[in-house]
Amino acid sequence: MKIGLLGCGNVGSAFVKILIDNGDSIKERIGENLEISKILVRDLNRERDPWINTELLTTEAESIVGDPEIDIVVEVMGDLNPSKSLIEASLRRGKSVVTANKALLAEHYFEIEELAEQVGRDVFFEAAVAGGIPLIRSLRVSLVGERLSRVTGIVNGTTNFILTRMHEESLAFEEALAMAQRLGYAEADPRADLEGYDAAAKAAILSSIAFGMKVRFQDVLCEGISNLTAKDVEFASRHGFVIKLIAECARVQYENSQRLSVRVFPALLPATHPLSSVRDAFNAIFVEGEAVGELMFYGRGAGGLPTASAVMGDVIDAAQNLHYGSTERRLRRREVKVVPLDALESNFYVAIEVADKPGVLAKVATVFGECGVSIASMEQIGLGEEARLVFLTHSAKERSMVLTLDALAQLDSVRKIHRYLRVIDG
Ligand SMILES: NC(=O)C1=CN([C@@H]2O[C@H](COP(=O)(O)OP(=O)(O)OC[C@H]3O[C@@H](n4cnc5c(N)ncnc54)[C@H](O)[C@@H]3O)[C@@H](O)[C@H]2O)C=CC1
Ligand SMILES: N[C@@H](CC=O)C(=O)O
Ligand code: NA
Repeated sequence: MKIGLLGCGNVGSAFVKILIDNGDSIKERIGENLEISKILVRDLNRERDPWINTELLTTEAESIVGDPEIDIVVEVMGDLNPSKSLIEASLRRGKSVVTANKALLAEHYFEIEELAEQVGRDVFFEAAVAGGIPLIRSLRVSLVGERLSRVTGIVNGTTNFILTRMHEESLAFEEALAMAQRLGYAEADPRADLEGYDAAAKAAILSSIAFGMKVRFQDVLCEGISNLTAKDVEFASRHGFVIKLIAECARVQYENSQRLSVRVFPALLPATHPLSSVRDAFNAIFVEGEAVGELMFYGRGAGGLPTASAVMGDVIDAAQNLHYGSTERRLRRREVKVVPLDALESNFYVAIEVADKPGVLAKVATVFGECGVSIASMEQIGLGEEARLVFLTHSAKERSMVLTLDALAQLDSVRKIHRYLRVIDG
């Protein structure tokens, strides 16, 4: 089987390495020789890893998607374009496709899947969610008979790496990000990681598969970690919490109907919570089903080799399907109905800065009460003329929390409202 590789960055180069190292044993196990025949790059003269055969490099995409000898196209370039058009062109020319491109899939998966079905070829994407963790296939195949209620966890390695370093070494945000970039975890544009877009794309893909619905990137409520400060992290640590970027996909009862809640947000978790011990670029995902109960998937969610391992599994699957003239089973999906954020409930962490004067705390507490938000605890830290107040609340509606912050902003004594965070129980 001949493979055309689109992109030779972290994941592409690691894929070549795995094939060089494991090619013989793969052949022994599947009875098929896998061979990379061309590699699409942007720059022929860029320095490559020593195992890359530079004679395979080309800058002409057409020489891969138009090559009738190539059976499987592996897309590991990222971006929507030209990845989308090259994937579609490959399918139309009878090739199966393996991609790690979650940003693309979260926007265009359903049309790409439809095309694959029309032409009788596969599109596999195990690497797109939680890197090397075999999660997509578990949901698609092993758990397809389950009625799942919730899929939740940590699905972005870069932000988890940054948060781990901020908590454990008090490393500055920028320094931790630079390390994550050096280690090959971050997206080409790291804002995708920091603003939660990467996790949101993964949440859309996961919930589409887990719940049999068409969930797209724009259906996901998304908040990232770029506004988090060292003070938030310090408060969390001192009170026995860890801050994590959580992706949560759940069935929710809303006005007599079942809806989906799909969101990504930074949250304070008790240090004893199982997700709190997920460090660095590791990911962990809990899946809850009616019959199977609770499952936990844990492993390396980012990095060249773990991600390329998932790509390799998909390539082998695609190769075997081509060999036997079969394709992956197709799953039907309904349009999604998402629950409005306002209706969801949570405990909250709220940090504000106020004038340090008599009566201010009483006014602030009154606002919380009038908006229906009950305060569980409060800490005041003096800052000269001003003070930082940090509240932990009991469970309240998101809508009530927004009303509280709006009303607080009207008070003369309130200098600054930091973003609020959700708090997840143990
Ligand atoms: N790095 C990771 O841990 C993971 C990455 N992914 C996904 O895998 C894909 C690749 O990621 P990385 O290898 O980390 O990125 P990367 O930036 O290291 O590599 C991408 C390569 O593709 C090349 N490229 C981009 N557009 C091109 C074009 N039009 N023509 C020719 N070459 C082009 C770039 O020059 C670069 O060398 C992305 O979709 C990413 O989201 C998925 C899971 C984990
Ligand atoms: N940038 C992503 C890479 C894997 O999907 C991450 O950090 O998780
Ligand atoms: Na995976």
